[in-house]
Amino acid sequence: MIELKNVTRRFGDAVAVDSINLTVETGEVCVLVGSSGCGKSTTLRMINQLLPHSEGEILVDGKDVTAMNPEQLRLNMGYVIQGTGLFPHWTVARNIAMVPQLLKWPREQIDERVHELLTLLDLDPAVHANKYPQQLSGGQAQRVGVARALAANPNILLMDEPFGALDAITRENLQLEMLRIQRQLKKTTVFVTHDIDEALRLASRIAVMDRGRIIQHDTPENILRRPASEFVENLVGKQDRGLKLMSLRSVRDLMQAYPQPRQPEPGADGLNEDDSLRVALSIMLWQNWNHVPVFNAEGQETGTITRERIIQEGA
Ligand SMILES: Nc1ncnc2c1ncn2[C@@H]1O[C@H](COP(=O)(O)OP(=O)(O)OP(=O)(O)O)[C@@H](O)[C@H]1O
Repeated sequence: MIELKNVTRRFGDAVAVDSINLTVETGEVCVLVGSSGCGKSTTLRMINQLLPHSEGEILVDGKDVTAMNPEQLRLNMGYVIQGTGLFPHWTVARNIAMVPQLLKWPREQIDERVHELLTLLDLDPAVHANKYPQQLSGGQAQRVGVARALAANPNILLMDEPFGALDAITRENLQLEMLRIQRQLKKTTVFVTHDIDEALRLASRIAVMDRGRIIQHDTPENILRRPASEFVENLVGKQDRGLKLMSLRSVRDLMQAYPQPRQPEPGADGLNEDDSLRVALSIMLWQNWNHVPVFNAEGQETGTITRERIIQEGA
């Protein structure tokens, strides 16, 4: 658990972070969102003490970070930044192995870990381990950045606009990848972005910041349904709030499930249980379907869903 209590950071006379209180529970993803210069990165960098705070208290699992050895503190906190920060003259494998090597893990254990992490991040070790960062695409390099941050199995992950420089499709793929990995690893994560859709997709809870203060800290659903101020309302967008709420829920929530999964007709069209209601509605409108079969990850037909129900209950 990470706790910030009345934390302030000044640069000269300017207050970058203004007496904020924030608790990030173990295993949750807290997304800091807000416009440029509102203090998101400063907040993140105070947690791993790359920047000392001017006032207040920062506790990690109940311990004051200022009382901890900064190297030890950072070894327990993976840190991912935009543009990856990979060493250009080191191979992918060596980049990922950096922290385990500092910790003097045995060679064999390091090799195993590099292999495991590349596989987890959907990069074939045989293809990518010996490449240099400039031989990777932006998305692949960012995956390596995440693998490196996870290498020594830290409890905490700090991510500063990690997908900010990627094109929309690669960005969405990496967000989905992150959700999958997070379901497996359940790291306590603080994630900075200025993209509200990214925040809504990834967060357990979102902290909306404005001019150094946290103005709302709540679940994506509550941020959408009950924005605390006009600033938050404008940030989430008034026009497409209904569709954004539909993005938070999956077909599984509103499908009519069969008592037993069935083998589908060969070539049958339909939706997946994990598709968001927004995607489901879009496909159904496009295909002019009123109801369709739903499939699970194994390809079995597990129920049906109707367009009517999505429209009535989706948001
Ligand atoms: N090293 C520094 N020296 C002086 N001022 C700084 C320094 N770092 C940040 N600031 C100021 O602190 C404020 C908050 O900056 P911060 O980088 O935390 O914002 P941010 O929300 O992460 O913005 P962005 O999304 O643009 O990265 C800004 O006004 C910035 O100019």
